[in-house]
Parts: sequence; structure tokens; C-alpha cells
Amino acid sequence: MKIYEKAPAKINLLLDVLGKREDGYHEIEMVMTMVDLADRLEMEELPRDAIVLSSQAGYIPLDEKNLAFQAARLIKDRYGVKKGVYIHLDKHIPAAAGLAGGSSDAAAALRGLNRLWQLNLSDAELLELAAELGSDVPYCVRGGTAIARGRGEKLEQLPSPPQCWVILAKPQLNVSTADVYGQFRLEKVKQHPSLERMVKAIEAGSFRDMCAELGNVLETVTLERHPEVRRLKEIMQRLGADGVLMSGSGPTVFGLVAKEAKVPRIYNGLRGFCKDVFVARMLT
Ligand SMILES: C[C@@](CO)(OP(=O)(O)O)[C@H](O)COP(=O)(O)OP(=O)(O)OC[C@H]1O[C@@H](n2ccc(N)nc2=O)[C@H](O)[C@@H]1O
Ligand SMILES: Nc1ncnc2c1ncn2[C@@H]1O[C@H](COP(=O)(O)OP(=O)(O)O)[C@@H](O)[C@H]1O
Repeated sequence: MKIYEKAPAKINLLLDVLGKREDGYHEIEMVMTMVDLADRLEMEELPRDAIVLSSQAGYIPLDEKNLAFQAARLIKDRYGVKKGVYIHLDKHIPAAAGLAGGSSDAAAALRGLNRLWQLNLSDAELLELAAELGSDVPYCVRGGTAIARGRGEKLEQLPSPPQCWVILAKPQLNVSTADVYGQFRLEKVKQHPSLERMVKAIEAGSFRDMCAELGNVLETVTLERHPEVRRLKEIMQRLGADGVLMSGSGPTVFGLVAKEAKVPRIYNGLRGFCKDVFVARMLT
């Protein structure tokens, strides 16, 4: 039997850091939503007790460093599964981009293996496993639009944001999430985004207000270290995107666009600066 799972990319409409915790993580508040740029996982039982990964993408590890591999190992160990699995990762989300590609693959592997091995794990059990794999993995298991608190694992569902186009541009540079959090200084944040106003905008279905409330305090690190990300934001604004923000720890910048007619101009304009440009829709 073969099982298929989609692993969509996430964007952070809002990301605020409240402080550093004793366990080394940061206490954060985020609003996350998913877009239809997605990886696709194919899972099939193996006749021997092993986890085997393949992918058409040359840019990700295929051993125990892969988050989908780690998800399979965790679920096997925790529930004493003696069966093996072959997982093919059809990658479309760029890696280390601030789009949670790896986390979403891990979440899709948890969901898929729960079905493949007929474990009947509840959502709560899947979320617990997910939190062991990474801060963004619980959100990726749940999907939808949500507020994420704690280190990212405390979730509160929100209604879908007003539908729009999402143009994503990833500059050709690698940003490590750990480095960005490591270099983050709370005192350098001049203005924190307002979670309350962002939630109100989404609940009211106001595209304009949602664009006005976009904010990500990790820009204070990544934009400072990589001026090309700041430049990309400016270009996207100049090309006419209604709201522009860096996603997560970066370096991907996304633009929200209400009018379809504007999309080709923004896409073509960005392609002059950046190889990785994607046009997506928000998932509702
Ligand atoms: C910044 C965000 C925003 O959605 O996403 P990405 O840019 O990675 O996509 C997340 O907070 C990233 O989540 P995730 O990538 O799962 O992080 P983890 O693997 O758990 O942690 C990676 C590193 O970031 C630091 N980290 C992570 C989360 C957090 N709340 N505080 C932290 O300080 C940890 O210290 C760790 O060294
Ligand atoms: N399935 C996977 N897909 C992409 N990257 C992965 C995967 N498994 C592990 N990684 C590693 O995790 C790191 C972060 O990847 P990713 O989750 O795509 O980034 P981000 O957290 O910035 O959104 C990369 O350095 C990559 O090598």
C-alpha cells in the first residue's frame, strides 16, 4: 500500500519575541498560515525493518539528519513498530528558507505513518511527537491558520485570512534559524507588532488591515546581516505588493497581493533579482 501526504510551506504573518527562556529557546508569539507551495511525500511499507529515504532534490540530507527520517525513527521507537518504510520526498519548498520545509515534511511523515501503520494515534499524541522534532512541527501537523505561542508549540486556531496571492522570493543565501535567534537582541526592537490587531484584522476579513499589521522582529537580525534581503523587500514594495514581510528567520520575503492582474508584473520584476520566485495562494 502507498500513502501520499502533502507538506505545505508556512509563512509567518506576525512574529514577535517576548524574551529568552532558561532552556535556551525564545518565548514567541506568531501568526502562521499555509500556502499551496508544497512538498509531496510518498510512503510505502518495506519488507525489512529500515527507514529508506529518497528525493529528486539534491539540496537536502537523506540520512538521520532529515526531519522526515527523524519523524519515522521517533514514531517507530515510541510505539515499537518493527516494520520498515520507504519515503520519497518530492521537494518543491526551498530549504533553510524560513518556510518550514523540513518541519512540514516531518509533520507529513507523522500523519502518513500513523495511517500506513494503522496506529490510530490521536491529534494530541501526534502533537506531542511533533514537539520533540522541532518548534514548528506541531503547527505543521495541525495546519490552517493559528497563533503559536511558547516556543511555537502552543496553538490556537484562527479563521482563514482573507484570500490573496502570495509571492515568495528566496535570495541565494543560507540563513540558520539557530544563528538568527542566537544574534537576536530584544533591546534592538524599536516596535513590536500587535498580535491583537493582527487577529482582529483576520477575524474581520480585512485584507488591508492584515497587510498593515504584518511584522517580524527577526528582521532586526537578518536584514541587518544581509542587506540583499532588505533590498528584496523594497523591490517587492516598489513593484506593487500590498504587504511585504520576511518569513520566519528568513531569508524568504513574501508579498501579499489582492489583485491577480498585478501578479505577473511583480513576479517578472523579481525574477530579475532572484532565481527562486514562487506564486502561491493561501490555503484556506
Ligand atoms: C523562526 C521560525 C518561525 O516560524 O521558523 P523558521 O525560520 O525556522 O522557518 C521558528 O520559530 C523556528 O522553528 P524551528 O525551525 O522548528 O526551530 P527548532 O528546530 O526547534 O530550533 C532551531 C533553533 O532555533 C532556536 N529557537 C527556536 C524556536 C524558539 N522559539 N526559540 C529559539 O531560540 C533554538 O535555540 C534552536 O537552536
Ligand atoms: N526534509 C527536509 N527538507 C528540507 N530541509 C531539511 C529536511 N530535513 C532536514 N533538513 C535540514 O534542515 C535545515 C532547515 O530546513 P527547513 O526546515 O527547510 O528550513 P527553515 O526552518 O528555515 O524553514 C536545512 O539545513 C536542511 O538541511
